[in-house]
Amino acid sequence: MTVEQHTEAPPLAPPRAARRTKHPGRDPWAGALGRVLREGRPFLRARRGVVVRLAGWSALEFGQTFLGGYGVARALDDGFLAGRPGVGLLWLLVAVAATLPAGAATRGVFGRLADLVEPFRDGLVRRAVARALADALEGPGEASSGAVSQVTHQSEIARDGWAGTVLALRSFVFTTAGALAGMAALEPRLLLVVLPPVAVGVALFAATLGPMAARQHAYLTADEAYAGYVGQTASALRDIAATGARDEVSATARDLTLRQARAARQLARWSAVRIGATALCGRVPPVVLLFAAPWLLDHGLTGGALVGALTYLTQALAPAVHALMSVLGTAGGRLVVVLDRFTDPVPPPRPDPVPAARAVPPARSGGGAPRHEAELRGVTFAYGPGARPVVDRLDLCVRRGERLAVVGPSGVGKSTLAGLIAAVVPPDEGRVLWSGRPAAPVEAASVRTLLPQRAFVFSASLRDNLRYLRPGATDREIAETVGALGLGALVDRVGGLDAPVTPGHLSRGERQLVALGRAHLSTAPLVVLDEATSGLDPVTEARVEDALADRARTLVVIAHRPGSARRADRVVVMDGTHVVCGTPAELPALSPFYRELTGVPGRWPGTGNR
Ligand SMILES: Nc1ncnc2c1ncn2[C@@H]1O[C@H](COP(=O)(O)OP(=O)(O)OP(=O)(O)O)[C@@H](O)[C@H]1O
Repeated sequence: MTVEQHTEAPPLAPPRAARRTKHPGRDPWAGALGRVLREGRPFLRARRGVVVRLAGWSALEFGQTFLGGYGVARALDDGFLAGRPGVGLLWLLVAVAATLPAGAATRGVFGRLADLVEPFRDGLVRRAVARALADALEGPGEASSGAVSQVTHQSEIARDGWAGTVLALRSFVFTTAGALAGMAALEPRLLLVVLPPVAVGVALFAATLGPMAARQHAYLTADEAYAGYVGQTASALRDIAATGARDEVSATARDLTLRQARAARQLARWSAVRIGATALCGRVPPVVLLFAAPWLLDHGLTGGALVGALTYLTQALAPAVHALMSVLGTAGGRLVVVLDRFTDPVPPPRPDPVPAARAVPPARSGGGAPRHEAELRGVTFAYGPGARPVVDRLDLCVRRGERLAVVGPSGVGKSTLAGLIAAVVPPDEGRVLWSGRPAAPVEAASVRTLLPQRAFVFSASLRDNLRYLRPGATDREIAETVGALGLGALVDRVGGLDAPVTPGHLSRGERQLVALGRAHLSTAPLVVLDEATSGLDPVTEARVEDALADRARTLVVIAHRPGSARRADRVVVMDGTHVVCGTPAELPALSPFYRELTGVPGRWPGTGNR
């Protein structure tokens, strides 16, 4: 069997949510920050009173910092080093007393913080819910799955990020101001030594903000894509199991998890750079000060002022810088990225149920479309790792519009082959293509109909049973199917198309006729019958096959009687050692097994065809 067409599948395309870039080519930090500031300004303006009260409570931190270092310097210079321990103790008491209002200040700050944080979060949740409702109103099932992540996970990230940023920024501003004011009061030249490493560290830190935001963006996008995919597959578990798409779906989920892990690793790398910047701001200035101490002492710096400056650097500035940078680098970055998503005018689209590259368009003939409805390339399949393959490195083309019969002894693998062609059975090796593209089980209903020997009829009207694969079928189309398949007698017997059908009251052949009627009404261009006519008489079987071949254009029949093979354009013979394919005229010369089979009239003996 020749393989006439090779179409390489495009690489696995990421789900749409993961591909989304709102401003391709732009620094996401700049765009996102601008948008967040624009959105945030009216929020803060409306809460000016809260901001002022917060600043009022925070001013206590300024005094505490200022007096902390200044008190130590004076205690040494005017007290202990000057031989006046009483004065020294007094200044130390002043420094300690400055810390006393800290408890009240913290209480006041957190009280005001709640007034800024809770309305902020409520606003985000309201926005996400409103968007989800708007999406849902667009059409059933259109609600954005990202909205769930926004209402739960992302709004919490935003709230924590916002609270952390406000706390750290406020503390940094008032503590740094207190420390710098204290050093300026002790000896202005101290600032010449201390400020350069702090400035370099801040600059380096600022340089990491853009890449960090981009990595945060990638991480959240991966998180959304994963959440969306899992949400979709959770509601489609039955379909996935029924169509044998489990491996496909778990492969995609694994791919999304790996993408998430990759994004987390990149984020961690940039965090390392940020830690370096933090060290430059917080740890280097005391070291530089100690190096510069001899020069400063020669130029009038007192011993007390030196210790006071070290107190500022180690007890106030370093912790404040560290807190600010770690909060801005983590919670702040996440905040900007999450807010960017909340302010996004375009709702995050749902990830594709299967990778986009695997979407299969309805097969159409002509116009340069592939000539094969289905194709197996080097397909191997075994029921278990140690089992002998039922199908071994098989190449097979099902040409568009042809009628292909499959024959062979019982247990040789005909049903397995039908399952492989219909993508119900995933191959261990090789590929199954539909119209030149990888077969996608989740979207299979629009491409192929597979009917097994055991037909499924449910308790509903005959009309509902018939239009199961095509709910929108019109009365005229149903009437055509009834006529083409000779279902009139059955319709009359059950009391009309709208009469309720009790499956147990139908014979095996009648149930098969109902299932075949469904396949006839379906618009899928490929129909695979796995002994689906075994309960019909030969005349009805021939009529049904002809009607399906006319309607569906491509028909694969696991043959039950010699007639199916004779009517076929080509026949695949599986004899257990070889797979041979040819026209009914060619095959007697090619396959002794086929010769033997067709030499026996009626049902084929030894084939297991019941
Ligand atoms: N789920 C399964 N687990 C393990 N082995 C299986 C399974 N299904 C089928 N087999 C085995 O795989 C082989 C091929 O089975 P398959 O049903 O494809 O053959 P077949 O030609 O369609 O048989 P028949 O004509 O009797 O329906 C058989 O040996 C069968 O016992």
